[in-house]
Amino acid sequence: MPKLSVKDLNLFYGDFHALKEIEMEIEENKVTALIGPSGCGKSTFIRSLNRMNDLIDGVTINGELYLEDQNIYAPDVDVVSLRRRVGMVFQSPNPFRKSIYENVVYGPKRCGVKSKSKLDEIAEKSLREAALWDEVKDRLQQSALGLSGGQQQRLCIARALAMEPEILLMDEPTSALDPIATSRIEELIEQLKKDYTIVIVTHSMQQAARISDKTVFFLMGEVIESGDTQLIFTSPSDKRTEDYVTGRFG
Ligand SMILES: Nc1ncnc2c1ncn2[C@@H]1O[C@H](COP(=O)(O)OP(=O)(O)OP(=O)(O)O)[C@@H](O)[C@H]1O
Repeated sequence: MPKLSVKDLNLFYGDFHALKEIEMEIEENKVTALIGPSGCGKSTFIRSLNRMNDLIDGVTINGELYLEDQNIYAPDVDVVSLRRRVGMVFQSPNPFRKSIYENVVYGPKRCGVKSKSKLDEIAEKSLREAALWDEVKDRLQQSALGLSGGQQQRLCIARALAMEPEILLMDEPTSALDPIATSRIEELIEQLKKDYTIVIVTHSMQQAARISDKTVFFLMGEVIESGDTQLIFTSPSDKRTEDYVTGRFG
């Protein structure tokens, strides 16, 4: 069974039809890259996977989106527990103005974890998983804002992992980072997919080709083509996909 299945999903901002009849299956423990030119709906789509668009005024969504066998747009769904299962990391690192430690344990604390030893355990496990532990273990009580951009982004990944999600959504997680910090995040994504299902929006064709198993090409709110990354990049079946991945687009 796919981890996520999207069936005839449509999204409108007011009258503007931003996502059109999207059909997609996202496999467990794989990295799925969403690519396409600016404004084609990638961010809108990734936000719809944990109902972040619910927070925007004037949005109408119809269709079905299953997380395993649960339609996450069904009326009785608890959005807070959905977002616990489907975590998110944003484009620019956005740690809280708190210590490194407090950033990581923020979510678990809000969910009622009180035991100091349990919180310590969550902090260490999450920072290790985010490949940040060795760099910060001696300064957990220092401000997160003193970290480099790349470290801050790994901290945001640790903060998301602390909630033990099943799926990690990443909207252009390296666009604000230099090449070295970018490659560390890419290596991390490679490791994380053993335990998590990852969906990533990227503007970089090279990044999509390097790190993803599956690629979905969006254009003007539609999915034009999706499949194995290797295939999408070497022998796409749609001319528009070919133009985009070879850089001839627009
Ligand atoms: N809050 C909003 N209200 C109205 N229109 C919006 C809103 N957010 C996005 N849009 C529109 O929806 C379309 C898709 O935007 P979206 O940000 O999803 O595209 P994108 O592919 O992620 O673009 P980029 O690569 O530039 O981030 C665009 O035409 C955008 O202007």
